[in-house]
Amino acid sequence: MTTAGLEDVVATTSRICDLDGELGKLTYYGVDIHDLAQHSSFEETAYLLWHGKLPTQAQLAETESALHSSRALPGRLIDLMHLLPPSMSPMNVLRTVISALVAFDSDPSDTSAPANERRAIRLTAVLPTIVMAWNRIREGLAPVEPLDNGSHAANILYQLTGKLPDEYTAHALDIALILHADHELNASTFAARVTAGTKADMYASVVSALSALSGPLHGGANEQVIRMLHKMNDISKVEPYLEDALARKERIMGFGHRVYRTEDPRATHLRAMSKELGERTGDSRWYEMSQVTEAYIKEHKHLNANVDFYSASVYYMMGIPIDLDTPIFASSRIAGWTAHILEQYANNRLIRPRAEYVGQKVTEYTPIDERG
Ligand SMILES: CC(=O)SCCNC(=O)CCNC(=O)[C@H](O)C(C)(C)COP(=O)(O)OP(=O)(O)OC[C@H]1O[C@@H](n2cnc3c(N)ncnc32)[C@H](O)[C@@H]1OP(=O)(O)O
Ligand SMILES: O=C([O-])CC(=O)C(=O)O
Repeated sequence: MTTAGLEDVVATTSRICDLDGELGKLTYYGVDIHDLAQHSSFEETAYLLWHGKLPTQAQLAETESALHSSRALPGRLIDLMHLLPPSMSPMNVLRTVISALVAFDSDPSDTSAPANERRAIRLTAVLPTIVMAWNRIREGLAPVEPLDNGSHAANILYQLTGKLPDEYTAHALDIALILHADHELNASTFAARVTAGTKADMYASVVSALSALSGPLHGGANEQVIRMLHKMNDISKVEPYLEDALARKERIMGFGHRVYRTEDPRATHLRAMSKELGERTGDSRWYEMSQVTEAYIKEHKHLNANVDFYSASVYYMMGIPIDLDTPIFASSRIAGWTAHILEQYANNRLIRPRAEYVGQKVTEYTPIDERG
C-alpha cells in the first residue's frame, strides 16, 4: 500500500527530536523547545543536538571557540562567488559554495566520527558567512570579515551590515535560530539522511538538504510570506487579498503542516517576537497584517500558522533582505541536519523504499518506423 507523501510513515528511529503533532509539543533530546527558547543559546542547542546532552560551561566554551575559528571562508570561494551572476538566488549560491567547500577539507578520506563532528562545526560556522558574503558581493561590495568572537546570531547580523547589532536584535535572532534548529524528519532532514545513507560525505548530504529546504512548500515559504504581505501592503487589503487567493485555490504560505494539528509551538514565540519588533521599530503594520491573515485562515481554512509565517515579519523587521529568509533558516537548521547525518552514519543502512508500479502492462517493443 502506498502513502502519498509518506504521510505518517515512520522511516527511521532517532534520538534527536520528538514531535507530537496533536499536543503541539517539540523537544530536542527530551528538552522542551519552550525551555530552550527561554534559557538556551543557539550554540548550546547545537551542542545538545550534536552530543545528546546539554554542555557544561567548559564544553560550551570549547564549542563556541571552535565555531568562532571556523567562520572564515577560503579566499578561493570568495573568488568563486565573484564569478556567479548577481541575479543568482542566495539559496542556489549557498548550495554551490557548500558543494565546493569539500575541496578545502583537510582530509576528506577521514570519515571517523570525530572528523565528521569537526565538519558539523565547520559547516555550521561557515554557512552564514557564505550567505552574507554573497549578499555583499551581489551589490558590488566587499564581504565583511566574520567576528572572531560573539554569538552565531550576532555574527550573522554583523556580517550583514558591518555594524555590531544591538543586544535585543541579536538575542531575538538567537531565539529564532534555536526554534529552527531541528524538526524531526522534515523534508530537508530526510533528504540529508537519504544522501548520508549512501555513505556520501557530509558536504553532499548538506547540499541535498539545502536543495530540499529551498522549495516553497518547506523552508522557502518564509520568503513567500513576506512577499505576500508586501502585495497586501495595507491592513484593509488583507481580507480581499486572501478571499481572492483562496477562490483561485492558491495555498497561503506559512499555513498548514504535515504533522501539527494544533499551534506550532515555534509560532507562539515568533508571533510574540513579531509584535515586539513592531513596537520597537515603530512599524506594527507587518505584525498587524499577519494577525489578520492568521485569523482569516483559521476561520476559513482551519489551518494554523507554521514556523515560516511569523519568522517572515520578524526577519523583515530585523532588516534582513527578503531573499535571505530561507538562508537564515538554513543557518540554524544546519545544526539539526549535521546532527541527523552523524546519527545516520553511526547506525547506517541504505535508505531505499519501493514504488508501487502503476504504469502500463508489459508491451511489445515497437520498431521506430512502425510507431504511429
Ligand atoms: C518549515 C516548514 O516546512 S513548515 C511548512 C512551510 N510550507 C508552507 O507554509 C506552504 C503552505 N502549506 C502547504 O502547502 C501545506 O500545508 C504543507 C506542504 C505544509 C503540508 O502539506 P500536506 O500535509 O501535504 O497537506 P496537503 O497538501 O495534503 O493539504 C491538505 C488540504 O489542506 C489544504 N491546504 C494545506 N495547506 C494550505 C495552505 N497553506 N493554504 C491553503 N490550503 C492549504 C490543501 O489544499 C488540501 O486541501 P484539499 O484536501 O481540499 O485539497
Ligand atoms: O517538519 C516539517 O515537515 C516542516 C517543519 O516544520 C520544519 O522543517 O521545521
